[in-house]
Amino acid sequence: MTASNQLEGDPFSDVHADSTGAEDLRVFTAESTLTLDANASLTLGSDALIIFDEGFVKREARNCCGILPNGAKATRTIPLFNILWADLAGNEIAVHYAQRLSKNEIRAASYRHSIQKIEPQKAAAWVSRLLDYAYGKAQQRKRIKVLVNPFGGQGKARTLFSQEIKPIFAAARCELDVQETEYQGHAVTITEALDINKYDVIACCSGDGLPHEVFNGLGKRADARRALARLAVVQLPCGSGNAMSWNLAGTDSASLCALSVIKGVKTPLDLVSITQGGRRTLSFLSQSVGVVAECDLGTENLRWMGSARFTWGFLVRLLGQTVYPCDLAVAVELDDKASIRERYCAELGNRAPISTKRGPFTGQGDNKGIGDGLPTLKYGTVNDKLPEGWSMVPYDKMGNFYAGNMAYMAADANFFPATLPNDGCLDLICIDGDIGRMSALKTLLAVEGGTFFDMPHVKYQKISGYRISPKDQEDGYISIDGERVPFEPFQAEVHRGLGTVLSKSGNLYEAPGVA
Ligand SMILES: Nc1ncnc2c1ncn2[C@@H]1O[C@H](COP(=O)(O)OP(=O)(O)OP(=O)(O)O)[C@@H](O)[C@H]1O
Repeated sequence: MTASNQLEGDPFSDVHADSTGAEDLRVFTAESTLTLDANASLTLGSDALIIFDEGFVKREARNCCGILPNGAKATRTIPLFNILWADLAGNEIAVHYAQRLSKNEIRAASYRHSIQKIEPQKAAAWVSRLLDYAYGKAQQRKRIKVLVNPFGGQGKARTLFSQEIKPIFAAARCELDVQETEYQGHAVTITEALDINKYDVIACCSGDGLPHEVFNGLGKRADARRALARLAVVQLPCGSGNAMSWNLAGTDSASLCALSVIKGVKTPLDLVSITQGGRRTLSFLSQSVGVVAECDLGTENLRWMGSARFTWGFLVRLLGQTVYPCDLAVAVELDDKASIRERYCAELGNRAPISTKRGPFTGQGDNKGIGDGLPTLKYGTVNDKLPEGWSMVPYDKMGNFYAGNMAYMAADANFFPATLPNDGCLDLICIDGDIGRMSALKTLLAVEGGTFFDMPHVKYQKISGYRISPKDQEDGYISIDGERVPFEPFQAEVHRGLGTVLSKSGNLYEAPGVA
């Protein structure tokens, strides 16, 4: 099936991710080695490229005034994950790779050698094999629409893009179309009108704000479901909140995330419809009411504290035993931690094709004008009568209502360790506001320590929808993906695998889970 056939057919099929993975092909044979001359060869191992070149020793010797340093070696290995591209030009073979400069930084580098002594066909076949090994299920030469928010974080997005991200994309021969966002909401306008056949990826050089806008821009289109399935949305961390990068790449280093995008495999992502007033929006990360929302949005005056601002706000409210009364109805899918753990473990080795990780979506064009291309809301909107089987239960002592679609909410804040990208569920945490002060303190520390999930007073459920209605408060904070929305009732409904991202594993977040 050609790429264009694929576009006309099932929008949820993906030739790259559903094909046999190259790891199956990584068998060591005679063809694994390309002998360049008497002093140099390239060998494909199961997870690394091994370069043997006597020239390395000679070069090091020259650098050391002719005295051979201890440990000077003629062999170097490059992990296959770090191979960006390889080609033959003129009489040379060039292998481009990501070279580690420090724990948090890589840069594009190249190894070159003459191929005058070997048959060009043999060299070409070996290069093609190297690229198959190096990319596995990941698509090669992705076409990327890059959106740069020049005001994200501390205003460093432009520099990070040109110095750390672009050189890696260029070395991997990605096709780039770069655009800066000019105002708040610009990413919605851009993606709503984008020619989706021209790109494979939308990469946001920003915080979590731009990916939120991109999902919503795609969601506003008449062909929303197709656009959300075709285009992978990724973040290149340039903002103050970079949760998406922590979850999908395990880092907030811009250069390492660029490599993760190049090697990332298409992964369906659950998206959540939020209806509030007459609006329908999409959420990809989290929704919070109570202490987390207030710490996130209500501590602007403490910005000087940096990331400690959140911890400080959290502590003040927990110790003050602040409560945020509300009425709540929830569609619970899994209610006990043992079953939740079981579901997580079952996903560990799941290599099923991505076409099985979406929907089923019921119809479209039936949404009363809001989000016509999106799936129909099976639970209706916040303005409809409650779905059958739901009832609004009063929670007068609610301290923290926190629903997560990804694991990390920030660096070291793995609030939702059992979340999965496409299990069709949000993970919900509810904590009473009047728990003892010592217990509150331990709760906060347990998030960083990775023991939060098992704490007895932490109620953790998997849910497919909910309605929440704050009460007895004149005003307050509701956060959807870190953005403030009106302090009014809202309803949420999960759509399994409606969106698409690129991930390293293809089925899990890069956070310690609950296995
Ligand atoms: N040129 C621009 N001028 C002003 N705002 C913009 C511009 N481009 C994007 N924005 C807005 O900036 C907001 C924040 O974006 P982003 O998430 O990239 O940064 P951040 O630093 O993580 O966010 P925050 O300011 O919430 O901490 C988004 O709402 C986005 O619409």
